[in-house]
Formats: sequence, C-alpha cells, structure tokens
Amino acid sequence: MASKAVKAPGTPRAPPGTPQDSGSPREFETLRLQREGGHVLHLQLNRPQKRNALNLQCWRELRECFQELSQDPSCRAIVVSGAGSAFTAGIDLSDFALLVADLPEDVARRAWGLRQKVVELQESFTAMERCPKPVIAAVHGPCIGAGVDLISACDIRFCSQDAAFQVKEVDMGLAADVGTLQRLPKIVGSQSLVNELAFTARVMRAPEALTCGLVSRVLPDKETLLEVALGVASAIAARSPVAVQGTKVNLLYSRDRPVSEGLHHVATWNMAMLQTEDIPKSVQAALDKKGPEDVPFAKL
Ligand SMILES: CCC/C=C/C=C/C(=O)SCCNC(=O)CCNC(=O)[C@H](O)C(C)(C)COP(=O)(O)OP(=O)(O)OC[C@H]1O[C@@H](n2cnc3c(N)ncnc32)[C@H](O)[C@@H]1OP(=O)(O)O
Repeated sequence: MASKAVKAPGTPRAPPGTPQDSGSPREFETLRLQREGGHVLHLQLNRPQKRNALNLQCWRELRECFQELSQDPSCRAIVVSGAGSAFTAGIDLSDFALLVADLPEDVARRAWGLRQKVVELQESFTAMERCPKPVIAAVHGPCIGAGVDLISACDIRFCSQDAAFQVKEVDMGLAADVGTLQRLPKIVGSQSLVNELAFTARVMRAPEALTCGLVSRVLPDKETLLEVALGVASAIAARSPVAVQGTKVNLLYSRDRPVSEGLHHVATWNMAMLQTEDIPKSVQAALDKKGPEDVPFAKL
C-alpha cells in the first residue's frame, strides 16, 4: 500500500500564491489563474484590450505557470480560455522586433541567439503538453497564429459556435515554428487539410473544426463553453490522479512511437503504479455501486 505524503511537523505552510498552497493561486500580469472548486484551475489569457495577443511577458508566464502547475499536487485538471471577445490574436505583433533586438552582429552568433529565443517560445506550449495534468482549451472568437500552436499542445479542445481558427504565420512571412506544423497533423488526420490551412492562412470556422477533429465539441456560446469545459475538468479531477496522469503521460509517449514501444513503456510504468492504493479504493467503490466521485483520492 502506498504511503500518504504527510507534512513533517513544523514544516511552514507554503505562502499564499505558491503552487503547493491549495488556497489562492499565483498572480500573473498577463494571465488570470483561478481555482474552480477543489482541484480544477481555470487559466485565462488576460489582455482583453489587445485580444489576448501574446506578448513576451505572456509567453514567459505561460511557461512558468505550466511548469508550476505540473508540480502542484492540488491541481488535477486545467481549463485555458481567453478573457474578452477573443481567445487570442496570436503573437503580439509589436513584440516581433524585440525577437531580433540585442542580438550580436556576427551572423552565426546572431542566428544562435535567435534560435534560443524560438526554443524558449516553443517551451511555453511544450510545458502545457508535458504537464501531466490534462489541459482543456475552451476557444471562443478568433484563435489566430500562435493561438493554434497553443491549442495544439492541449489535450482536449472545445469551442463555441463563433470560434475562428487561422494558421496565420505565412501572412506574416514566416513558417509557423512553435508547434502547429508538428502537432496539428497528428490531431486533424488530413495532411491535405493541414497543408491547405498552413499555406493559405484560410480561416476555419467551428463546424469545420468539429468535422476535421480539431475540436471535439462545439457549444452555442462562451458561457456554455466554459460551463462544459469546467464540467469535464471536474469529472477528470474527480478520478484517481495516478490513473489520469499516468494515462496522459502514456498517451503522449505513445503518440510519436510504434505500438511495441508504447506497450513496453506502459508495462514499466505500471510495475510501480499498479501498486497504488487508488486501485483497491476504486474497485471497492465499484463493488459498492459508487463512482470515482465518491472516493477521496490522495494528492499526487
Ligand atoms: C518566432 C515567432 C513564433 C510565433 C509566431 C506567431 C505568429 C502569429 O501569431 S501570426 C498571427 C498574428 N496575429 C494577427 O495577425 C492578428 C491581428 N489581429 C486581428 O486580426 C484582429 O485584432 C482580431 C481579428 C484578432 C480582433 O479584431 P477586433 O476588431 O475585435 O479588434 P481590433 O480592433 O483589431 O484590436 C483591438 C486591439 O488589439 C490589438 N491587437 C489585436 N491583435 C494584435 C496582435 N496580434 N498584436 C498586437 N496587438 C493586437 C489592436 O492593435 C487593438 O489595439 P488598440 O488599437 O490599442 O486598441
């Protein structure tokens, strides 16, 4: 039987705002992080006057936020949405120049420095993908450029009827480089459609996003969208975190590998995780005709 993590006597309580504290989540400048019930966190991109355009601060905060939530035992599922009238207008266009500012003159060093900046931006969304807690994107209104990169790194995507998706990078003179070209073909299934969207920057609306599998649900409006997304997050959070997080880690591992490697990985994973106390607790609940919602699972 796994032993519960017990805080040693005299261990100071984490100050409010740190991820270990199940009270108030950390405050950010460009993001709003709120706890919704016990183990669900709602993260809003929060620059509504700029249609949640992602400035450098926002990229940095997203990275830090997901690195911290990954370690936060009181967080079991995350919903990402946009404040105001858009999910996001993509990269903050006024920050584009900053990407090449302060780089050395020599071409090799300049290129190396720029590469480092691109890798840092990639990390903001890769941190969402790597976070073992499921992340649900709730998209309303425009979701442009970097917005598509962002939602491609999420585990579940829902949208409202007014959502409009655009792989806009070619219109800015660049090849998308923070995840869309790598992740979208695995989500959508039709390479032809991905190519068309990425070569033309055509806007894709909610019904097509549903048909092609970019989103799995379309809701009539933003309010219903958030209600449903938070409801699904609560359903996830009610289940064993050992089971849910193990499922995410193994789905992600298997996505890019042959079946044989995925099976090998999960067998090794489960030689430890099958020993969890969550299994007998869940089995007993099922025998008692109770659901996972009735089982108090320890934090992970
Ligand atoms: C190495 C790089 C890796 C990353 C690459 C990423 C690339 C991309 O993301 S490409 C996509 C860039 N985004 C765009 O081209 C979208 C531009 N915005 C719009 O088309 C519209 O604003 C939008 C359809 C989203 C909303 O239209 P709406 O009429 O509702 O609002 P506006 O009046 O246009 O805008 C309101 C204020 O927001 C500012 N704003 C909007 N988008 C951006 C942006 N991407 N960057 C910076 N600022 C943006 C807009 O200027 C208005 O500001 P203000 O005039 O101060 O009120």
